[in-house]
Amino acid sequence: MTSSSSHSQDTKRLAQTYPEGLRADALMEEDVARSHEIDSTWDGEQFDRSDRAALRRVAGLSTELEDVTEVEYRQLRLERVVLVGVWTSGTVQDAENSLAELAALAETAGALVLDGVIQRRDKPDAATYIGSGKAEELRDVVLHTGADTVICDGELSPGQLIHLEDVVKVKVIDRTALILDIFAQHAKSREGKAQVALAQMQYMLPRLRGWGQSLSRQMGGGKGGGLATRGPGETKIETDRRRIREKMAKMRREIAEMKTGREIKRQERKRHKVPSVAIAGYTNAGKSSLLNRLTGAGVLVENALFATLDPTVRRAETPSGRLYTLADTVGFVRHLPHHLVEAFRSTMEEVGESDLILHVVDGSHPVPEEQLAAVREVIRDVGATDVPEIVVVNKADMADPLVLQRLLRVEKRAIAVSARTGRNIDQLLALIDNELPRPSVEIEALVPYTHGKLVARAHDEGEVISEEHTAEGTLLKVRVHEELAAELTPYAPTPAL
Ligand SMILES: Nc1nc2c(ncn2[C@@H]2O[C@H](COP(=O)(O)OP(=O)(O)OP(=O)(O)O)[C@@H](O)[C@H]2O)c(=O)[nH]1
Ligand SMILES: [Mg+2]
Repeated sequence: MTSSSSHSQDTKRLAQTYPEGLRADALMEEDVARSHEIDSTWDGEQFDRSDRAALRRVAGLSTELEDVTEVEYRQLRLERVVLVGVWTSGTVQDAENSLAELAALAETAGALVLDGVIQRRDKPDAATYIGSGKAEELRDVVLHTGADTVICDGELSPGQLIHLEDVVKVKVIDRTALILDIFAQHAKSREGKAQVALAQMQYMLPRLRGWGQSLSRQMGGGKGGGLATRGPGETKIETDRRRIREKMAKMRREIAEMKTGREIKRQERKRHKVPSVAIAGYTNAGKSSLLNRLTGAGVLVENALFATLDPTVRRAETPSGRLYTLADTVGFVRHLPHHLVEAFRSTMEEVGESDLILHVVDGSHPVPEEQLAAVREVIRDVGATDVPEIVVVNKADMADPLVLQRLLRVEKRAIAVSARTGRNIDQLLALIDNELPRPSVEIEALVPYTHGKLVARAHDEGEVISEEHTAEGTLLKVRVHEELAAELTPYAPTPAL
């Protein structure tokens, strides 16, 4: 093989990384075409896993590129991977846990992890992330294992990505791109997809230069392009940038509109004074499983990270019969790329406005404290520190009892449960009942039988202290929220003379 032909192969390979953009674009077109009702509670597609795995043809961002089916693209991009981390601080165990998490993320994205290497350095190398000597060694690992992709455990600068690619001669992606890829595979709602697409474009924009160069090399120096939309004197890369910026602006507008729709729904829930509980926690902690356990709802549960990206809201009832809403949320992960925090702020806002947070943590993890801390950082970020929190230590069935003890000692309001076996779920339900805000007004009312609806609402939305069926109607002694109290007041029995 001559060096020039191997070079052109590499070039081609690099060019294939570009579908990041294709994908963002394709997702967007799809969104525009879709006309689902804007509804944050809509989760009708949580079940179609086969659909998610199925072949879907994605249209290109630029018509100059060959279309790549998603499956081909996936095989090209994330088939056989080698992981690389730079260990700058903490213990070797910390570094290994971090790489293990990266491996789990890579597998979630559909990759086969062949090997993982950690490099001890004071700080990542400015040029190649791991340093040029190590990069050569990494090249050997890549050759030896037959990997086609290297995934770095961090966020690399566009320059670092290019330099490292030049040495290892296969695609190099970073943790951010990996998380974005998983998000793109899993987002289901219109809003979720739009947010991911926007984050992908944002991530891609500054990185276009490197990939764009490879791209124009592949296309013969960009001479034969003849793209109709290209302005005078505009290079391919400039055209791409401009188009992406335009799309991003459009996308932001769309997201803002969707947000209004969700806001209205939320206000409605607020108005009805139904207390809301948000299930938050690290990815794969078992949030969706817990939601299922607590409500018997059929929400997708998968042993994969980020199985849930769209908020799912269910109605539930406390043991004492009070109604509340229970919302499943997207999982958190350490070092969540900043613009993803932004992109998913909307789901997290929901957490901030809830009356109670069930903070689920995986008790079978070696250091659940780290996950707790990472999630709390985000909770702080969205200003949700005032919301009461119950720490739900899940997977108690396979957790180390010592770890459970340790957690329960440190956390004030905590309970160890198993969503799988149902252990302690009753106690958790009682705890929720206890922690939900209590309706504030105590009132007596004699409700005529013609107004049975009011009685039913008192049961659902308030706490019935006593109930008596008299000749004139139902005599209620209840504790309810102000709005319902106002409706009951006309029926308050007149004091006996
Ligand atoms: N052993 C055991 N496994 C559990 C328990 N709860 C959940 N799991 C498993 O943990 C995995 C993740 O569960 P999910 O409910 O999807 O977790 P999640 O927090 O919603 O995850 P994301 O939506 O991906 O962030 C699944 O394989 C579950 O079967 C439990 O109590 N015990
Ligand atoms: Mg989930």
